[in-house]
Amino acid sequence: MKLTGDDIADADGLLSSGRRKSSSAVKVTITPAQPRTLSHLPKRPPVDIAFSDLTYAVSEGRKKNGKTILKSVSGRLRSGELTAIMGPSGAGKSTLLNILTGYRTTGIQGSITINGHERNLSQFRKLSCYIMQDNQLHSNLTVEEAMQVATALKLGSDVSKSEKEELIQEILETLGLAEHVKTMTSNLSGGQKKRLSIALELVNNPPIMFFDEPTSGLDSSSCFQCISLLKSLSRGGRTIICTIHQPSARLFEMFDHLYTLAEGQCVYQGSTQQLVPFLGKLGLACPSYHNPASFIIEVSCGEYGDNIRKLVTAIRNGKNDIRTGTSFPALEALNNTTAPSNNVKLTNAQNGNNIVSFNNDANDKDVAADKKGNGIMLASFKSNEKENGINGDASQVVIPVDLSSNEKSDNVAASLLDSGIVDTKRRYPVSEWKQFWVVLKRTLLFSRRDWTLMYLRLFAHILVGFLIGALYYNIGNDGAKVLSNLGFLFFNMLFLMYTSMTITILSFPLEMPVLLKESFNRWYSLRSYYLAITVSDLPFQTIFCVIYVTIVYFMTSQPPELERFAMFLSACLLIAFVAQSVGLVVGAAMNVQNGVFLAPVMSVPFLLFSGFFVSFDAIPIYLRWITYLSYIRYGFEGTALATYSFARKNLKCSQIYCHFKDPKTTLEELDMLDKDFRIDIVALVLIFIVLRVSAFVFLRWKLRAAH
Ligand SMILES: Nc1ncnc2c1ncn2[C@@H]1O[C@H](COP(=O)(O)OP(=O)(O)OP(=O)(O)O)[C@@H](O)[C@H]1O
Repeated sequence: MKLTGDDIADADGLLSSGRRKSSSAVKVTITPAQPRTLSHLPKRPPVDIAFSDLTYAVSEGRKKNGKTILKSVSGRLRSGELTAIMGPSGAGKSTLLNILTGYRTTGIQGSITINGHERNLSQFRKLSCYIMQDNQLHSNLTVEEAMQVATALKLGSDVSKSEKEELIQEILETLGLAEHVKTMTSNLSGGQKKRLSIALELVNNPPIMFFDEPTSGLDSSSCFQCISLLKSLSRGGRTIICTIHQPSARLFEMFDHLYTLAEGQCVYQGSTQQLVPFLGKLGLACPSYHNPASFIIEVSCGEYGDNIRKLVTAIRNGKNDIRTGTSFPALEALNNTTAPSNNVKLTNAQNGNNIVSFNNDANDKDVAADKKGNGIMLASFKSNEKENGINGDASQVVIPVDLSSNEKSDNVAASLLDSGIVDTKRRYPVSEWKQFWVVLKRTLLFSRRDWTLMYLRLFAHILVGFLIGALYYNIGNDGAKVLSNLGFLFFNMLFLMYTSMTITILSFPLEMPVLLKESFNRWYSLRSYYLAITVSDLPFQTIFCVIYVTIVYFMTSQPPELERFAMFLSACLLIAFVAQSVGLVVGAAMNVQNGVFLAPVMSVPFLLFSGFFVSFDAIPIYLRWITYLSYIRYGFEGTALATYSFARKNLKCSQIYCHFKDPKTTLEELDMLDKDFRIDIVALVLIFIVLRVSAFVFLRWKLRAAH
């Protein structure tokens, strides 16, 4: 990977002005390289997150709120820092991360603030991204295609195509993926997949990035590269937060800030360097040559006695670091700024960026502003060292202010909007129509490359078509073989139903994790996605169905009339679409294992009440309602009417006596004499619509439940 620690840090233009590198910065140099400029990344504000008294409980058994997972935890996570959330297994790391990302939103007490203002989840989601443990990449795309989709969805139309291409190039080069542009994502190594996941989210330059176990499944060298990359991202002014299981000493040193949980409580928060002295002060001396990360985990697990309460109390009393507690005078002073006062000392205004750098002493309450009096103000200040008990650990904060109005900016989102950085009116960077189009093109590309979905399916339709054609060869116009012909009509329904349904049940749930990630990270709306996948498979389903029906219709010698063929085909097509919709409902509501078993089982009543096994008048009245729900009934009836109704002439008779020589006799036997073909078509269309809407509702429910 060609990457220097400052690659992204210095150059991405994110927070280029007024930022001071932390004095404790670890300079990461993997291979020497010229600092490069990610000139095409959109400008974003740096963001600090603070949370106070967060409590999260879940119900256990019949007890509501029976288990408290997080117990009044507080903390502050800063821009420009790489923060690790650590703790023993079950300590609540993932729970905290899910709450901070906004992935979990219910059952939470306490407050979360962004740059000192209450978090507006909708705005926050536009500023942040969550990179989950399993990467969740589409396997049938190349690295380049995946990046093109990300830029098309995440960058507005104000960014030209060539700028997008340059941005992709820049990001891939910086992240060491430039040599793999044509590689399928499924063929990337674990570390490369992780880097691609980051590259995809980096496209719109989110100032806050959350990572769940970014190093899981990686070897030590890839772990180092991965954390180096996160470090570089943080050096660019981003707030980088990740959960991590016991990193090696080498990795641990690379983190700026550590937040440690034990039994749902915070046992340490502060700089990584201060961990050992802090523990030492409490009589917990880290043995020589011992990894501090392992030591704090061992302490949290109770290996050195019951120290959790002692640690929690020490942290709450604020002995370790400026971040302890919710009150930090310098920061409070700045957050409460109302207007520039007389004692403003403007030290370094950079009006081009609306960014100001200044030194701030908390007691003096210095405030700075850009000369235009608007936009985001970026401050680099030195904390009051004596008051906060630390030495020379300067920090950086961003304070959104609208100094022109002489009023305190009480909503970070409003300020971001004022500065033109976040457009609060628009939920997504591109229109839903554009989202639909991009997702549709992507889905069509997958389909073309998916062997099972395309070629096997095509092959199955042709093979079964010829097999059925041979089995029922030339029976369609023979009065002696009407019962066999009805068997043929019913088999058509069965074949079209199962092939369309099972392929969707098998493939759709596999899309769910990607959908979950992309919709959470605001790539597109569920509506656009759903419409795209709904539309994308219809052409293929239509082609397969037309091929199959054409083969069997003519091989079995059904009436050679265009109208009848069209009617027959339309009933078959609708059955395939409806069955595919059943597959979508099942796929949206359950996983593959359950779906593969339950969908065929649930279809049995519809098959039984289709009118093939028992004619309608023979079905007991109290069960007859099922026939109205049976889409197979409408399909079977439709094809039977297309074949035997509409004044069809008498069939030929290959034997001495043919009971079903007159087509009316067949319809009478099936209790279909007075049935209307149009009603069957309308019923199938209605069922199709209801099922598609239901699948959408299930999906929305599932996404909400997952969040
Ligand atoms: N919905 C839930 N119902 C019941 N218990 C839950 C629920 N979610 C989490 N927990 C419990 O809360 C505790 C913390 O879970 P969490 O996944 O946050 O831990 P973790 O620190 O991330 O653990 P690990 O490192 O093993 O992933 C665990 O004991 C877990 O069993």
